[in-house]
Amino acid sequence: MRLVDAEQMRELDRQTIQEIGIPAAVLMENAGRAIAEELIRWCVLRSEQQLPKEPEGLIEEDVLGMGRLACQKSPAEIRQILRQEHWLMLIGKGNNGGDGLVAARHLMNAEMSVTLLYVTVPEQITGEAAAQVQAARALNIPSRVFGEQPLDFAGYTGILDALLGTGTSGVPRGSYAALIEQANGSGLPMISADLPSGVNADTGEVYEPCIQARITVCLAFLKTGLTQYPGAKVAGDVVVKDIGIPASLAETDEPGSFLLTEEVLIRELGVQPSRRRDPDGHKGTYGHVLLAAGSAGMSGAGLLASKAALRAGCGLATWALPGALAPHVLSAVPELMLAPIGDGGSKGWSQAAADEVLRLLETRSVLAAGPGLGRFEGEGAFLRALWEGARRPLVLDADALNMLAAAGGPAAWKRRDAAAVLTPHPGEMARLAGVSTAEVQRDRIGLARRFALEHGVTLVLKGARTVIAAEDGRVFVNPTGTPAMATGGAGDVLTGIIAGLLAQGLTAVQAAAFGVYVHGLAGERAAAARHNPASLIAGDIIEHL
Ligand SMILES: NC(=O)C1=CN([C@@H]2O[C@H](COP(=O)(O)OP(=O)(O)OC[C@H]3O[C@@H](n4cnc5c(N)ncnc54)[C@H](O)[C@@H]3O)[C@@H](O)[C@H]2O)[C@H](O)CC1
Ligand SMILES: [K+]
Repeated sequence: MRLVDAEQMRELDRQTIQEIGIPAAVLMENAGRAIAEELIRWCVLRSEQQLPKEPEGLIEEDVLGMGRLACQKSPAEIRQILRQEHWLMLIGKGNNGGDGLVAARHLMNAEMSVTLLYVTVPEQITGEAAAQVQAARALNIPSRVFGEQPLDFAGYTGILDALLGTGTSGVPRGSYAALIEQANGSGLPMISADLPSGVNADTGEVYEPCIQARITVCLAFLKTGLTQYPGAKVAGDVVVKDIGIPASLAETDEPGSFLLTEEVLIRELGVQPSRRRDPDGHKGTYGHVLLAAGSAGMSGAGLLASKAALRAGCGLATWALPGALAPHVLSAVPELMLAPIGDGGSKGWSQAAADEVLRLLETRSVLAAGPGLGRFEGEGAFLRALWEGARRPLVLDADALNMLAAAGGPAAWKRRDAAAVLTPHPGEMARLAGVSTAEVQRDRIGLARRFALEHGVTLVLKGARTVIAAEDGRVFVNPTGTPAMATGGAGDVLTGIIAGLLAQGLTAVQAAAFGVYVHGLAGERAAAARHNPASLIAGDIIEHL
C-alpha cells in the first residue's frame, strides 16, 4: 500500500482534476460517500455487538466497497438499525468539512438522523465545499453553529469528525480547539474523515488537542502520519477508501513510501517469501553468516542473533566471540560454529580483534556486529576497520551503532562498497544523527529517509511501526509485530534474521524489509501461543520463524 504526505496528496488531487478532468465535486462526492459507507458498516457491526472493545490498530484497504459490509442483512434491516442512530457531524470550513457534508446527505438518505455542527458560520465556507452547504440547506439537514448555544451531547450516538484534514497547519486554533476538546470529552465514539483533526498528516505528530478516533476513514491514499505513533494511536482502526483518483498517477519515478504488506514485498521489492530451496542445494548454497558479538555478561545476545540467523535459513553461522567466553557457550547451540578471538582472558573485545574478524570474513558471506559487544578502548578504530575493510554486506546493531555514533557517524569514514544495514532503536538513532530521541520520534520517516540517502546505507529505525529506509530513498513502514515483543533480546534476533537473509543473497533492502516483516509476524505468532502475551521472550520469536 502506497503512502503519501499532504503535499503529495494535494498534487495527486490537482492532477486528477486538471489533467485527467475528473471534477473536484466528483472526488468530494466519492469521499463523502466512502465515509458514509464506513459509518453505516460500523453502526451495523455495533448493533450486532461484533465490534472489539478497543480499536486493534488495523490498517485495511477497500476498493469500490468490495465485500466490506459482509452481513446477511437486507437494506430494510440496515435502515432499521440506522433509524436508531443520531450522529453529530462536526464540519470544518475547508474541504474536509465538505466531505462531512456529503456524508451527512447520504446518511440522511439512508434514514439516519444527523445534525450538522459547523465550526464557524457556514457563510465562511468557500470553494468546493460551498456547494455542499447549499445542498445541505436545500435538504433541511438540521444544523447549528458551534458557540451559538451550549453544546449538549445527550441523544447522540456518535460523532463524525470532519473538521481538519490534509490542510491542517499546526496546532488546532480557536473554535477548532474548543470543539475538539468538547468532542473528546463526550464519551461518544468518533469516526474521523481522512485523519483525526489535530494530527500532522506527514509525521504522525499529535497536536494538543486532537480527536481520539475509533475509526479513521482515510481517503484515496494512506497518509504517512497515520502509520506512525502517536498518530496511529489516535486514528484507531484505519480504512483506506478509494475515491477515484487513478492509482497510476501515484506511480512516479520518485522513490515512494509504502506500508510493508506481502504484496509490497513481492511486487515492489521482488522478495519471494516462500521460495523453494534448490533440490540439489547444500549448506554452502545458502551462505555463511559471521557474527561478531557477545562479551562478559552479554553472551546471550550472540546466542540469540546466531540462532536467529540459522532459523532465517542461512547454510552456516560462525560466532566470533572473546576466547575466554567460548567454553561457557560451547554446547548452547550445537548447530553453531564458534571462532574464539584472542582476548587475553578478559572476555572482552579489543582493537586488535578487528584483523581476526576480517580474516574470518574472507570465507564467509556477511558480517553482523554489535549485539552484546560492550564498549572498550580502541572501539572506534575496531569498528572503522570493519566498516572500511569488510568487503561483504555488514549489519550493525546495538553497541556497534554506539561506537559508530561516538566516532562521528558514517560521514567520518570511507563510503563502503558493499552494503551496510544499520538497525538502531530510537535512542541509538538519536546518537547517530546527533539529535534528541524526542526529535527522532517526531518525524521517524523523514529522518530515516534523509539518513539513508545521505550516507548510502539501509536504515532500520526500530520501534512500533519500524521504518526501513533504502539507500535509494524508498521507505517501507512495517505493520507486523506486537507490544509483547518489547523484551530484551528481540533486537538481537532481528539482527540475526537480517544477516541470515543477506547470506542467502537478498539485497540489503530486501533483507531488511523482509527480515523486519517476518520478525514481527513470528512475534505475533509467539505472543498468540502464550497464555499471556506479556510472557513472550526473545527466544520464542526464533522458534516461530
Ligand atoms: N480535491 C480535493 O482537494 C479533495 C479533498 N478532500 C478532502 O479535503 C481535505 C483537505 O481540504 P483542505 O480544504 O485543503 O483543508 P482542510 O479541510 O483540512 O482544512 C483547511 C481549513 O482549516 C483551517 N485550518 C487549518 N489548520 C488549522 C488549525 N491548526 N487551526 C484552525 N484552523 C485551521 C484553514 O484555514 C482552512 O480553512 C482532505 O483531507 C480531504 O478530506 C476530499 O477527499 C476530496 C478531494
Ligand atoms: K478530520
